[in-house]
Amino acid sequence: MLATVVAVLAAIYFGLRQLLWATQDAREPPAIETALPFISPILGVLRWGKDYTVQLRDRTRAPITTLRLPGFRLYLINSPQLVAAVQRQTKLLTFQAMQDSFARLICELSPTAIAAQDRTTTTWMNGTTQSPSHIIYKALLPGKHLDDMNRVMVEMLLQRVDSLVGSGEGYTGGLFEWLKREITVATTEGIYGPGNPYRDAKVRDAYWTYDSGVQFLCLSPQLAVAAQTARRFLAATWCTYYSTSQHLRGSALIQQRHAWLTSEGFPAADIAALEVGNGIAILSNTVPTAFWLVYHIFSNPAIYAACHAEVAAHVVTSPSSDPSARTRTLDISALKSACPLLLSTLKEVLRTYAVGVGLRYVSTDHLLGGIHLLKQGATVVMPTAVQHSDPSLWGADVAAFDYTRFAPDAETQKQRARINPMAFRAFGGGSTACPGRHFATTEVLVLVAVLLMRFEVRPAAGAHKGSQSTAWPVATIKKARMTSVMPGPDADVRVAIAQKAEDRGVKWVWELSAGAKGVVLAAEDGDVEIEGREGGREGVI
Ligand code: HEM
Repeated sequence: MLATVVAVLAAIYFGLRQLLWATQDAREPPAIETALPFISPILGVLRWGKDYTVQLRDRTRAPITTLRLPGFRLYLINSPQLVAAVQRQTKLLTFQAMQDSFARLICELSPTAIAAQDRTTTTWMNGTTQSPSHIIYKALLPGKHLDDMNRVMVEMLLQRVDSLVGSGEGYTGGLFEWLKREITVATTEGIYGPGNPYRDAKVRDAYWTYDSGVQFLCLSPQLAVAAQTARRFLAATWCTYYSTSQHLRGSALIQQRHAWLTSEGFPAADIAALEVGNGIAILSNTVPTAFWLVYHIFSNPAIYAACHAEVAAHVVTSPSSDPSARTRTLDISALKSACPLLLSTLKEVLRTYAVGVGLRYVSTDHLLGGIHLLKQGATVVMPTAVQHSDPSLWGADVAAFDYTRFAPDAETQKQRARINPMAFRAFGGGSTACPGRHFATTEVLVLVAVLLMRFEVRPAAGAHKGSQSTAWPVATIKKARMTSVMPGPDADVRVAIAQKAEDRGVKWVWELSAGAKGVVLAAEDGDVEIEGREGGREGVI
């Protein structure tokens, strides 16, 4: 009996090996040898999650490899030069097709909407127009529309934080929970305007239930019951929002998005369904980014002192001996243009925690860099963590959290080391680099600046789960989901946020200069033109 089982297993093993090598073209990137061909990669993803691609990079040390799964071939890119080569091929290696498929998995679209998606993507692939994403999201690029959104978002954020002062008691509870609530409300107010459905706690709760079930919706929608229920409730909410024309009171972004989808024949119910999925882009990464920035600044006295000094240097205080008549003014644009250590801490947070993967669908056979054959139907995978953990790109201290890494040298004021722009991928890159990066970073920086200037943020009793310690706990991301781009902490951290004594009675004015230049957050924000790009520029970080 045992001999039969062993013989069957051996036959399966050799059969799978044979199949793999018979279907692997010698010009394709080398296939990664795994214990059980096709099967081990599935087990590897399940067991190691976000760390799996880093382990494979360390094992192979190849610039690009092929990972074979049942019915799929993934090309894993490790070299930044090949990341750049992939990004130059905006149509042959397309992100739009991946996005369309993802939207179908998580938004439950009708056949009419799927046909409209196919038609608009094909028109772009075969023509000279901008991609659907570029048309829909251009209001997020630096300019008047973004300024308008920023103003509404910042105003709401300040109002929400001010309520801590109004209540006189501050806040004690989970830091992540608090940020989730405040950032959700402020972000969505900037986008959706006064009819913003996320003002309602029921809508916020439903969104976060949906968000936490996205990976199950992708794997098995029938089993993702809670996420499906939340999704349907949210879709109905968005139907009401649009049918009562609330979007006409919202940002240019939401108006342009609605107008384009309507003009392309997307039914009203599908536009509402797509708005549910849109929450993932606009909310899911900003909240964890804010969490890690607050956590690192407030738990480390050196980082706190450096960032506090930088922000304080830009606050103008009106002269008055009476504290209740004192006004402090801060131009928010200084946070991006004149606080290099604060900005560097933000980028280091993004470098340390970003675990997303840049995906591209191979729409036709292509020789990448003239060497590596990428076969039609395969998926190109560019894991952020692979680039962000490479010592040859970042130096021997790659694993350390160095808040000065992206700032100029304190003495010489020169950039410490030239960082390969392809190495920093928290916002993706190429023509699909996150269009929301300027909006998100403004929000996170303003939030942190307000906390730095006006509040104490301390760990509260119970900051460590199950302990009464009031020291900052070590927060981790071991449980990060496969679909995460910026994961939140495995366990929330209990904090007490209280107004500083010196802030009592002070009136604050937060100014936002119009047309403030976007800061360099991705390779696209520099000044060297990339050949074949649909706009955007490449430069140093
Ligand atoms: C810190 C917060 C954020 C992070 C880390 C982040 C990160 C990313 C990443 C990694 C991508 C994929 C890019 C690629 O593969 O090339 C992406 C795409 C995208 N993000 Fe963000 N994002 C953030 C906030 C936002 C916000 C606030 C918005 C909207 C207001 C937004 C809108 C989008 C959209 C629409 C796309 C798809 C782009 C396309 O279709 O070409 N993101 N983001």
